[in-house]
Amino acid sequence: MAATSVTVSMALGQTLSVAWEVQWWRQVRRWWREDEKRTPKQSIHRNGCRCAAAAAASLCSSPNFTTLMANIPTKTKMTNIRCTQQAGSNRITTLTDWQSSCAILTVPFPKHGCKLRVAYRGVPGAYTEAAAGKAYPDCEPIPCDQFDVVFQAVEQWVADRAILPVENSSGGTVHRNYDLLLRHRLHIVGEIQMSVHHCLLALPGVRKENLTRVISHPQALSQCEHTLTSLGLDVSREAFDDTAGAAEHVAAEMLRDTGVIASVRAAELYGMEILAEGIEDDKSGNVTRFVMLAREPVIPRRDGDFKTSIVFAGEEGPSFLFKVLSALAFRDIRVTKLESRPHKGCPLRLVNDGLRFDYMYYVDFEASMAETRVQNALSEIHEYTSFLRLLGSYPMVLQTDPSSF
Ligand SMILES: O=C(O)C(=O)C[C@]1(C(=O)O)C=C[C@@H](O)C=C1
Repeated sequence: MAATSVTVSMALGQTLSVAWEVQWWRQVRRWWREDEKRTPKQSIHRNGCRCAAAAAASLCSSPNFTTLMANIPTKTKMTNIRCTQQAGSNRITTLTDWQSSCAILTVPFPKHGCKLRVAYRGVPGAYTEAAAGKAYPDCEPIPCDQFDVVFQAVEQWVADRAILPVENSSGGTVHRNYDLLLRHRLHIVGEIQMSVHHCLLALPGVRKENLTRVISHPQALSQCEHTLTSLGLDVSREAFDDTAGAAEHVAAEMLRDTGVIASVRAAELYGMEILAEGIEDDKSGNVTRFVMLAREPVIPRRDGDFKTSIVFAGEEGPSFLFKVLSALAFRDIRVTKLESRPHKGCPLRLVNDGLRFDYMYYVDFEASMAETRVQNALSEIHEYTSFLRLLGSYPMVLQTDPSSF
């Protein structure tokens, strides 16, 4: 935490004159304190056997275990750990500190080193794994079972960063991840965009005509919808958790009637054959945008190109959204994305003439929190909203040619 405190005071030093930003940093500090209280540091310490995951990992160094329970003594209590190795897998599912937090983490089988650990949703061969490698070239990608687990992995120091797909140029927004950004306290520290090229895979020897269904991640299915039909595959399409996971499943179950939409790397990893390549509908550039998350925010700079993401809710009086957006527009700040999600907890509001839906609005704009115009815009937005949170102010992607992603 020492390094973190230095970072905070640097940020405060830079911006003490700006009341709103000071408030923001205080809030960040409060969250950190809350996090410290919530998560027993002893069991999630990064180094040595005090780290629950590392302890779990060293417990599991026997190749023959399936499930192992252990009590890890920490300064304040015993941390109960259960490790389960999935049959034939090099991953372990670790139930850390299950009495208090029940965090289910899937971490790779023990590997020690000092690489940046980047949690992603899916299994090796998933596009998000490739995105992790693109964002942090020498990182150790950490596969996780669910998106919630991706967040928990970073919150509990099992990973240093998380990477999440948030939108695709043809498939649209990954809504669930927006909800999770709000539910958890991680900060957006960067974004990348990556061209996604899909393949149709099947078990070796299987032909297109043998397929009665195609399975994949819903985003991948929607990105290839028309091409599948034009390939004569008028078969049922079924959603699977992730593209590479679908390939792993078909290979493990030897499903000769099932095709999969996934990457070339997934084909190699799971021994599948590529029946068709480049099957995404939008051949001019099928691009997915990912955001990177960390426990600490980036200290925004004035120089360079930054993007800022906020989320807010308000009373929705006449022109509520107009007022908020005009606070940005009048300061010449370009809004790049606006997303609305149901206001979880109070999605409906009773007004004179009936029930209204309530929303959380997510806005990305091209400017840095370090700029006075942004701080002023957010002070103004603060007045119009009943809830406002800064999700992050981070360097933005500048590539313009989709083929270069
Ligand atoms: O299933 C995968 O391979 C993923 O990495 C997920 C995901 C997504 O959620 O959008 C990532 C990129 C592609 O757009 C398709 C699927």
